[in-house]
Amino acid sequence: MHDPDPPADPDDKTAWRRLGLARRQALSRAEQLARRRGWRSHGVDAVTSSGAAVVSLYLSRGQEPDTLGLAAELERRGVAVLAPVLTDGRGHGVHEVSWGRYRHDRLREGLWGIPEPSGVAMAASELASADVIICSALWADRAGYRVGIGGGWYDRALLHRRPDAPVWAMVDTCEVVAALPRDPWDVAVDAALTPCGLVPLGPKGSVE
Ligand SMILES: Nc1nc2c(c(=O)[nH]1)N(C=O)[C@@H](CNc1ccc(C(=O)N[C@@H](CCC(=O)O)C(=O)O)cc1)CN2
Ligand SMILES: Nc1ncnc2c1ncn2[C@@H]1O[C@H](COP(=O)(O)OP(=O)(O)OP(=O)(O)O)[C@@H](O)[C@H]1O
Repeated sequence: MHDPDPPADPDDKTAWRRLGLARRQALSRAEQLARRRGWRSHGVDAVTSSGAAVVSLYLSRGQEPDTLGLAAELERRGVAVLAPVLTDGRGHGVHEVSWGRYRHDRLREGLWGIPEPSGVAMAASELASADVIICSALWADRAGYRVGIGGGWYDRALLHRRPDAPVWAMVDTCEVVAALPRDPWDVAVDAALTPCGLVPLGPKGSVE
């Protein structure tokens, strides 16, 4: 696979973040739609084949890989969906990682335009009930390391996953690169969920 040119300083997470956001912003409407269709159909297939009864995913905004169609379809199929809750419901941010049960007709706008469940908020430890975890990322590398939006939310959240629950980062195929900068707190994911399907990363990924 041909990697996109890395930032001038490939050890700088912020530069990777800026590059990733700019590349997503530059996508045409047609490219976005094509990717969205792929993510949705492969997302449903991957979750269904995993046999998961409970799935945790982020609720996308703007140019992020779209999870809203996937969440609605999983709900329709009887899969329980957990999504991040960033506010207390009165517009104030919550500091601890917290989760809500996704229902397509019970959403509110949380922080920074991110939709969130409006029902009862659950503690970070609730992630242990998830059989599959789909997290946000701007980039993922072959070893499973990711660069996200930069709050460290998922690095904190993933400490509560069950060790047997696979973690998938939702990115485009061209957002899976050879190597990204790593910090001591970074938690590696098991696969990239791309519009072309699951790409195993880390020890289970193919060695190139
Ligand atoms: N849709 C979505 N939900 C998510 C994430 C995500 O990346 N996308 N997160 C992934 O971890 C967690 C939330 N973390 C986030 C951290 C920062 C920003 C953000 O937009 N920050 C603003 C600046 C905020 C400020 O003014 O302080 C920005 O980057 O412009 C968004 C989500 C959980 N939920
Ligand atoms: N387990 C943790 N406990 C406390 N702080 C943490 C933890 N993990 C990460 N952080 C903090 O979060 C900040 C951002 O981390 P990083 O740059 O790796 O974000 P990211 O993984 O790209 O973003 P995100 O997880 O929000 O998508 C760092 O400054 C770090 O100190």
